[in-house]
Parts: sequence; C-alpha cells; structure tokens
Amino acid sequence: MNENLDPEAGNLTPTDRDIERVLRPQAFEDFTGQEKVMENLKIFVQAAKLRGESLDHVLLHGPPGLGKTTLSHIIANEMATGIKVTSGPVLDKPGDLAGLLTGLDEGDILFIDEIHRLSPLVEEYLYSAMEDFKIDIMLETGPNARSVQISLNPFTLVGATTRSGLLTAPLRARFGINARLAYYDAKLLTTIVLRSSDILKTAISDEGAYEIARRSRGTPRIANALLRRTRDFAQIKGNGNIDTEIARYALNALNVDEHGLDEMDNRILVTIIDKFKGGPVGLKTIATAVGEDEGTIEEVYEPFLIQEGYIMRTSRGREVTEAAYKHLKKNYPGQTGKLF
Ligand SMILES: Nc1ncnc2c1ncn2[C@@H]1O[C@H](COP(=O)(O)OP(=O)(O)OP(=O)(O)O)[C@@H](O)[C@H]1O
Ligand SMILES: [Mg+2]
Repeated sequence: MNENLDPEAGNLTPTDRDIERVLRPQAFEDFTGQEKVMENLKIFVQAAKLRGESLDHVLLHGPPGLGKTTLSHIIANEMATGIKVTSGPVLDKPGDLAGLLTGLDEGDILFIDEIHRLSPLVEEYLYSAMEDFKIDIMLETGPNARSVQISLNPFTLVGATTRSGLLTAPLRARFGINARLAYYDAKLLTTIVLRSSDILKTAISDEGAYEIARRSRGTPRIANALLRRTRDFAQIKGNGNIDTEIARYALNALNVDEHGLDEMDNRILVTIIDKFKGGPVGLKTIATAVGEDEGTIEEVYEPFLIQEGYIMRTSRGREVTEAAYKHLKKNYPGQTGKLF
C-alpha cells in the first residue's frame, strides 16, 4: 500500500498507528459483525474469483470507526490482489488519478477514502475508468493538444464515505455493490474487545470486556481505544488484569458515562435542553453553541444520538427526546406538574 497517500497516516501517533494495525482484522473470518453485509460480500468475492474477474466496485458507507478501511484491506486480501490507498481531498488533479489508475495491476483494488470529497473534475474523470476501464489523457498543450484514450487493467474501486448523502447520483450509480455499515451491539463489541485483548496479551474477564463494549458508542475503534486506556489503568492502579471494577474505574476517569455517551454527546444534549428549550434547533446553531464543527456533529455525534433515541431529526431542526431528559436527570417539560 502506498503509505504516502494513506489518509489515516497523519492522524495517529506512531504507537497508536502500530496498535491499530495489529488489531485490524485481515480476513473475513476475523471481522466480527455486519452479518448481512458480510454474507453478501463473501458471495460476490467468491463469485468474482471463480470467474477470474475483478470484483464489482464497492461503496462502503457509515459512521467513523466501524470498519470501512479495514474491510477494504480485507477485500484485497481475500481477492489476493494489491491495493492502492488514497482519499478524495488528496486527489485534487485528474493527472494524479490517471497516475494511480495506470499503475494498477489486473484485479487490484483502488481504495478512495472520503470519496464524497472528490473534486467534480476528478470525479467525472473516474466515471469512464469505472465503467469501461478507459481514460482519456491530454497530450501536450496549446494548438498541439490532443487526447488519447488509454485502456486500464480491470480494477475494483472501493470507495468509503461517512457522508453518503453527499455523493452525486452518477457516482453512486457506478458502484455495483453498496454496503452500509451499522453500529455494533454490545455483544459483538465484547467479542472484538476479547479478540483485541488476546492480541495485546492483556488478561480480561468477560464482564470487564462487556463493560468496555457497552460503553463504546457501538464503535470498534472506540472499543479498542478504551481497552488500551483501561489496560493502562489496570497496570498502574491494579494488578494488570481487567475486570468490571477496573473497567468502571477507567471509564469514569475517561468521562465515558453509564450509557457510553462521551463529553461532547452530553454537551450537545444539555445545550439543546438548556439553551434551546429542547429544540427544534438547527444543526448550525447547535454546532456554534457547543464549539464543534457542524460536519463532525452530523457525521460523528448525531447518528449515534439518534440511534440511541436521544435526538430526533425533524423538518424544523433537531429535538431532544424524553430519554435525553431522563438520561441527564432533568424534568421533561412534556409532563408538567408530574414530577418524578
Ligand atoms: N468488524 C470488526 N471487527 C474487529 N475489529 C474491527 C471491526 N471493525 C473495525 N475494527 C477495528 O476498528 C478500527 C477502526 O476501523 P476502520 O479504520 O476500518 O474504520 P473506518 O470505518 O475506516 O473509520 P473512518 O470513517 O474514521 O475512516 C480498526 O483498526 C479495527 O481494529
Ligand atoms: Mg477509514
């Protein structure tokens, strides 16, 4: 894989990156959950291999940390092909894309992360590459300029996005396989935490693993991060083993509440209730009030708060639900006069 274009290379410290790499499942059988998606993917991969063809283009979408990048590498491993990694914002010139495409061997995977952030020019260029495995490139400039068509090796584009709503219809239509990753339940995350502890050679009880799992916002990346931090607490404050007690202690110290909501989740709920009477209030207004980027709230925080039933999206904006009042131990105005 081309490290220089790896969109995730910059965000993590070397140790975090190394650990993410060791914990990252490499094959279908290590990948927990997403049953429906996996069942289909396995069939498509098997069929493509049987026919000796490249796999159809795959679009992976869903909130951060659910396994999109992981799956793209697994697909390459399972297809036994190479993979080149890049991302929408990095590919700003059609020439860059042409370079990548012409360097692909037959059947290779081109993984484009944040594919919703491709420039329109690059995106248009991608269409014929995806459809006919052909691209036009311009030779020379000025009066001698002419375009020649180049044939590409058949390849598979795997696109990942946290914002599938921002994808243009023509791009979306060119993906034969469309997989939406969903949040994981606590049971699946427990399996993931146990697997990771095993790899990290950390002793953990099933209950300790469950405690971390149920407070991980349905997200494997968060579960692994909390496991690592809990391991630190276990080493320093305990005997190195993770049980429920040390897990609770660590999670409280990390400001992860009983329901797995973190500080920003809670700040969003409190703000809507205290400053906007529970809503409805627009996303932009919420973002300004909590001092967080609007896109991040929409991509990262809101989907989980909606899924857990704390927030509703209405035509007039976001509204908190009774569950949010309960969670924050505040009186629900819908039941005036009926204090609990
Ligand atoms: N199904 C799974 N089973 C086990 N571990 C998983 C699974 N999905 C994700 N992980 C773990 O979570 C980490 C984050 O996953 P990944 O980087 O693939 O998420 P992503 O969807 O690409 O996120 P982003 O949108 O932020 O790029 C991985 O390093 C991997 O260890
Ligand atoms: Mg990713």
